[in-house]
Amino acid sequence: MSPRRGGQDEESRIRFRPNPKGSRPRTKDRPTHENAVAAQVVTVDRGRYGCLLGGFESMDDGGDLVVTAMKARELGKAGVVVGDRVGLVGDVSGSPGSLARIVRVEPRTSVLRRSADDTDKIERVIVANAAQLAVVTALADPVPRPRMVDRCLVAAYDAGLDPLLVLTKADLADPAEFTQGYSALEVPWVVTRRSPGVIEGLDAVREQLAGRVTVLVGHSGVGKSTLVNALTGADRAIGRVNDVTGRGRHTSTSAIALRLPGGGWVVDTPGVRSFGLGHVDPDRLVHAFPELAAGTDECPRGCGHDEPECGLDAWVDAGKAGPSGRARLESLRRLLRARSGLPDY
Ligand SMILES: Nc1nc2c(ncn2[C@@H]2O[C@H](COP(=O)(O)OP(=O)(O)OP(=O)(O)O)[C@@H](O)[C@H]2O)c(=O)[nH]1
Ligand SMILES: [Zn+2]
Repeated sequence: MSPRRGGQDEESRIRFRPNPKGSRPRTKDRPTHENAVAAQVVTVDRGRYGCLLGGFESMDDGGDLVVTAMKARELGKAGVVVGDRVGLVGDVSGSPGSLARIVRVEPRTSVLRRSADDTDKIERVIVANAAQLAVVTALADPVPRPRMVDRCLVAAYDAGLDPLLVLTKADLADPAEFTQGYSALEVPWVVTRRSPGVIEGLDAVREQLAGRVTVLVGHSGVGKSTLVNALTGADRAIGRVNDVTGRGRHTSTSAIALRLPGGGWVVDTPGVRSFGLGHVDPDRLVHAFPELAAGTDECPRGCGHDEPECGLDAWVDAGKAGPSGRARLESLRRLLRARSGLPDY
């Protein structure tokens, strides 16, 4: 079975988009590789993609074959990231040393992106097809960083992912102080704590993650690895990938999808400490602060929300954005300033 390579024919397909009215959509109705095998990307490491045959759902049914693949040349510069649903051709046996080819990337239901920094408009997709973004924050050691949390919430909003706060180390500090800051926002949160030998609160976390694909982000030291290990137990998918590629998990700084024993997946993002938001439009940024966005009706036309006439000050002072309104407005303004390269004072 030798799969057809993209040549003249492939180019003409591309050139025919968009289709003239009434004609059949050529690219949709005639896939390049009818026999491509469906899979979903669970790891990306230096041009090698670990692809779970059948996709995340198949593994919930007990399948677990991860095949190593590379991008077929015909995909060009198209990015392939963890979570992408792909079509594979070639050797999909998954036997040691085998290498399949990714010939197709299916349309994504969601894309989590970041910019290199806040002034950079070029976005990079980190994870595709996730449903939820869990922001892992320690309540102490290291001290919580609400602005970092706000950044993650903006990224979640921008990606269309449901946010979830996972507050760790509740054995060291009371969660109430932190959660108050987000009460007006209605972001769901769960709390974990360590008591000798065990992490408590995992059932509540599992409940929030069950049956969904959740991206986990968190600053260094917050206990994200502890959490991932406790939730996933043995890294089944990873074990298979390592058999094939001979590369260990710790060599990778890119995202990695891990199956949850009760169903659902978590995507760990070891290389992602925070989100550069340069690609996010300022207007969208404001709307990621829902309790403040409602107050922008009070603003003069074209308000940049960081000037003396901005109506949000009165909105916050009137208590309409909850007890943490002022702090959240300051956080929003810092993000707006950071985007325009102004000092983050
Ligand atoms: N007191 C307390 N310590 C915890 C808890 N969870 C994790 N830790 C400790 O916090 C430290 C950091 O945990 P990690 O899981 O390595 O944190 P991480 O977020 O993965 O950090 P990086 O490895 O730097 O990315 C370790 O010493 C853990 O044992 C908790 O609930 N309570
Ligand atoms: Zn304003």
